[in-house]
Amino acid sequence: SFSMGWESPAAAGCFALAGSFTCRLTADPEGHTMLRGKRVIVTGASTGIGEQMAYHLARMGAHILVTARTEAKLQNVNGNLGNLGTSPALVSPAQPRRVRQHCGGLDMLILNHVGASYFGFFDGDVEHVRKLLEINFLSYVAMTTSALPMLKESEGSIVVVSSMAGKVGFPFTVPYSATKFALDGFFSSLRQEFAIQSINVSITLCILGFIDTGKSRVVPPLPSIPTPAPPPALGERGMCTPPTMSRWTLLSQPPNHAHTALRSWKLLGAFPSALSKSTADTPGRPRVQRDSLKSKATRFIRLMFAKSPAGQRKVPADTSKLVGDKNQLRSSQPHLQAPATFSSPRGSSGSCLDPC
Ligand SMILES: NC(=O)C1=CN([C@@H]2O[C@H](COP(=O)(O)OP(=O)(O)OC[C@H]3O[C@@H](n4cnc5c(N)ncnc54)[C@H](OP(=O)(O)O)[C@@H]3O)[C@@H](O)[C@H]2O)C=CC1
Ligand SMILES: CC(C)CCC[C@@H](C)[C@H]1CC[C@H]2[C@@H]3C(=O)C=C4C[C@@H](O)CC[C@]4(C)[C@H]3CC[C@]12C
Repeated sequence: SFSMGWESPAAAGCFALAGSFTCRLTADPEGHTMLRGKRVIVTGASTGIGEQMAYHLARMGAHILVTARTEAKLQNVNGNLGNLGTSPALVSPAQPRRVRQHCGGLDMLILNHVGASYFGFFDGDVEHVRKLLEINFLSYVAMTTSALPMLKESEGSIVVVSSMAGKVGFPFTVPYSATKFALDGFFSSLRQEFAIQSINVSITLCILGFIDTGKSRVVPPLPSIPTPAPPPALGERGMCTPPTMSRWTLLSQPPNHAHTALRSWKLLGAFPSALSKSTADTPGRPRVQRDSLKSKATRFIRLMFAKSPAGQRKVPADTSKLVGDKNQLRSSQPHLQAPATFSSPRGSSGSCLDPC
């Protein structure tokens, strides 16, 4: 059988595996010599980006081992790899032991596979998120762990294919995005540990934008988005109005509430950098009461995230009091003044009338 385990409890650890191990001897048309003769695994290489990476690697003279679930597709890829000058060979099972037996080791692990997800509002399906984490995240962890002894020996590389949706929150890809963020957390931290331990295995996280892979890879039409008027209470009280989603806002994200909270915090003098300024012994500038401001900021942030049963944020009864405090702060500390409009870190702008 072509299905086998990667000594991993993860569902996606079950891969069909095909490989080609014969080094290509012809000249490298693209002038890359770095990967010549290197032993590379590409996961999810039966279609899309993984498949194309395999062809590039073959042209660069690497020994490639491709994995996916569908044997027929892998056979097809293997055939194409053969046409590129590599000798296709099938390997089973895909356990590190077998990889070592076949190739004597491993130089590069390219983790690329992803499970299918949907493009639309989060539908509350927790099982789907769990399954997607298994496929897109936990199997990456398992494969990395299994391959690490070989990669340490070869001082090789781990390549993790991620997405802009793994760096920034976009709407309509909630489960997928969560799995990609998880990869960043795991691999960026692991990279730091490797540095501390002088483990010479590189980790590269690839942040890709949308790529039309030719099949049905066109971004589906966006779900229709209701654009309710902001609850009047929010506007009147001077809170940030909720973002009005429309097609173009996919490209210019409105500031989210976390940013709002952070800005409020800073303005209230509780953010450490602001604090160090505001508590400095500047002649003519009153000292800010560190603790009381900090506790107010904390309370304010808690209120901002408090939800009413209807799912709307509650407007804190004492917002005006907090605004009052801020005004006080303003007059005494001009360097802490907030602009009425601001840019979010991602370059979009939004208006914010109140404690931000
Ligand atoms: N296309 C895009 O616009 C973007 C893609 N990316 C990233 O690029 C990478 C490749 O994406 P793309 O080429 O579009 O993806 P595809 O859907 O075309 O390919 C996914 C691959 O993963 C394999 N796969 C799916 N489920 C499993 C599983 N449970 N276990 C093992 N293999 C599995 C598939 O083969 P099979 O079904 O036979 O198992 C296939 O080979 C992904 O990491 C994706 O997140 C990032 C940004 C944008
Ligand atoms: C500079 C920015 C404004 C660019 C925005 C790019 C946005 C729109 C891009 C960046 C990453 C892209 C998603 C992705 O990584 C992978 C998949 C999985 C596939 O099955 C369906 C499409 C989907 C969800 C892509 C949808 C479009 C995304 C969100």
